[in-house]
Amino acid sequence: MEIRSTTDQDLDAFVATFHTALGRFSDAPGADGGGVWWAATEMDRNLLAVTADGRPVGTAGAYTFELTLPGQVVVPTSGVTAVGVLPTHRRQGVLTAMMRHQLAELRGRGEFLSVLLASEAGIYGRFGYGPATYTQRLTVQRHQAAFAAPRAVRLAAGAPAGGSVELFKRADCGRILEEVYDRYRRAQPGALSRPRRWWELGAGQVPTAPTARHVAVHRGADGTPDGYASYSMDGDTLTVDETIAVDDAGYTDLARFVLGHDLAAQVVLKHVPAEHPLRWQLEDFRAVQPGGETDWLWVRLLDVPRALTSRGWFTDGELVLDVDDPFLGEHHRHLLTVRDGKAECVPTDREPDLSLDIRDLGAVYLGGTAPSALVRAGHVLAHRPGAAALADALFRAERTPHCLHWF
Ligand SMILES: CC(=O)SCCNC(=O)CCNC(=O)[C@H](O)C(C)(C)COP(=O)(O)OP(=O)(O)OC[C@H]1O[C@@H](n2cnc3c(N)ncnc32)[C@H](O)[C@@H]1OP(=O)(O)O
Repeated sequence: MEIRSTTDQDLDAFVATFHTALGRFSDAPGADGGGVWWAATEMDRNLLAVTADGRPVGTAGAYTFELTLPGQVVVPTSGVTAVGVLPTHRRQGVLTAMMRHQLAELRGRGEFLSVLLASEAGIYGRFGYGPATYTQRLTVQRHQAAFAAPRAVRLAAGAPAGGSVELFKRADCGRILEEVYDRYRRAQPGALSRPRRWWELGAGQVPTAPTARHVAVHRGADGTPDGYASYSMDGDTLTVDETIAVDDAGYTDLARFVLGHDLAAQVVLKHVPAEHPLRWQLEDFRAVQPGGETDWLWVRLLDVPRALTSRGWFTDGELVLDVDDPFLGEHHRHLLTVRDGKAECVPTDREPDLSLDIRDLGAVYLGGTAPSALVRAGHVLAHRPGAAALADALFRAERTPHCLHWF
């Protein structure tokens, strides 16, 4: 078996092999009313596993993205996608060979981390990926959804300047959505870029895909669009695909808008980060029912010192991390020193504070998984009292990392 790079000529074989791995047929792009998923595929970045007689049996792809790290640091990353092995060739090491090939290629591009969305949680830990962001939906019973008067307004000198909401059809506001998304994702740890071609091609899921939707666009006091909620109504349920805003005031205005929609008995807000403030904003704390919590973005570090010195930090401190990377056969001990928001990371032979697997470092890297949870789970070893609490404080981001891009 050989792992080889693909070109545009391989598109049909790549798509057919991947769909067979999923047990599906290759639908025409967009036939399900969703996005033109294949249109955004980067055939110069994909891999095919082929047998000695040239038959494709496995696929793995990569998208070229940017990822926002804690501290609003935007870095290049690869979004691993379209991973599949034919049912006839499973559990013979095809995926393992593709992952090895791909990680070497990503390092060759000079990237220090890669990301993916996992179809099943049991697949990618062995290759060094850990779940780093989480998502959930909020279901709100509209008749219970009265907003409480914000108590901080009473404490502040003056009320904040108001924004406004304007309604569009999805087909008429693609450019606005693209611009708002781009502003939002640069400030949101864990968010991925949505490259221009995704919007141009209508790739992915709504709202990059121009599926019929109403879109409430929020404008700040100066009239600049700074948030949106893309939604549709089915029976008496109003479902919001994405609510994003560059600040909390915009988000609150959009939440008020969708929760104020006549004829909706319940409003479902999809893709909301954990620790979202909405339930605190309503008179009835129990009007918001969180559900469907799941892992979303998985992170794999390829260069630990570069990864740790690239992100922003919010608490000073020092930790010795003993990091094991069994898949790549590497083991390093690093002294991480954080001062004034910046980290240094150098080799050390000091006694470690924490010993951990590379997958667990990927899980905690964006600040969405507490290191102490992995200590309590028996996966990270804390060598002294207080090490886990210090790691919790250090790795925390300025806000809960969140990714809502599907790829
Ligand atoms: C980012 C994305 O694209 S997510 C989409 C992932 N793709 C799919 O879910 C499509 C359907 N599934 C498949 O095509 C295949 O089963 C794959 C790609 C998940 C695995 O491919 P394989 O070639 O069978 O994997 P490979 O033989 O290299 O297995 C390596 C190890 O992972 C384990 N493993 C593989 N798949 C799974 C799984 N779904 N759940 C748990 N363990 C798994 C194997 O048991 C093996 O373990 P071992 O080393 O202890 O023996």
